[in-house]
Amino acid sequence: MVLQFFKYQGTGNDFVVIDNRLELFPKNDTKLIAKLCDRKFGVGADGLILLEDDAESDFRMVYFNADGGESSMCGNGGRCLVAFANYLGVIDKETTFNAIDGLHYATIEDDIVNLKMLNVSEIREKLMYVFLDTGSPHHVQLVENLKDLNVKSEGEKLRYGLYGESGSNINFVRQSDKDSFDVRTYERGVEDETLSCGTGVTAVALAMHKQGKTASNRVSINTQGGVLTVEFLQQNGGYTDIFLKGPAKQVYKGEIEC
Ligand SMILES: N[C@H](CCC[C@H](N)C(=O)O)C(=O)O
Repeated sequence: MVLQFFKYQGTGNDFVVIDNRLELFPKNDTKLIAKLCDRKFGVGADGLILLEDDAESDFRMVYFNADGGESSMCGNGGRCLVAFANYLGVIDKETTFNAIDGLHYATIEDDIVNLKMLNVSEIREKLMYVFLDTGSPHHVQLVENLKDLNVKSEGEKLRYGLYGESGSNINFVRQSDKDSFDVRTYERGVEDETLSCGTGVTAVALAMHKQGKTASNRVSINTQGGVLTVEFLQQNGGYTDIFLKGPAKQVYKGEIEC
């Protein structure tokens, strides 16, 4: 079968994106998805995203990590899929779409996508880190020397050591200004550092606000792949109206025999 695909990236978090409205893609073929994401034997990506029709919204997002397994919500992937839906003419400048964690509102202006994330009510503050779920599970930890940290090995230890087989994404953070933070993320399901993680960046912004590291409800996050902005409202201990904003770009399109 010849498969048409598009390559998108959102601040360096990159994805194979497929228009699956005809439902022809073999979603259960974990090996195929892992091969498509393989950076030597396939197209290469942190994940694979399907755009499908949806009865109650403009489209449905189905997300798979690079290991081929269907995963929880992907913030950068959601932003890229909004850009893809706009490119296909499925939407114009705003949309509501369905994902594994529910309905998401988003707007697109040129290459900038502003994605509404689901509300966060539970934030677990521990001595050395914060844990919360922003559509995917995230461990958030301030570190001294972020630049020289071996994110893969330190992230792996926590991902398996603290969180067992189901795991968590691991975010290492350094405060760079009163309303901005540098973040490096070890991503579950990629099992390596990625240049950016949208639900991770969202988790960092909320965790840093909860811990009183910033008083602003508009936080700028510097990732290895670019800058993302997170805005939110704090209401009775939880967070609502959470928006993840940043660039989402089509890199190329192609065909692959599979
Ligand atoms: N690897 C994550 C899903 C993708 C998250 C990330 N790519 C994002 O932008 O949110 C997990 O298994 O929880």
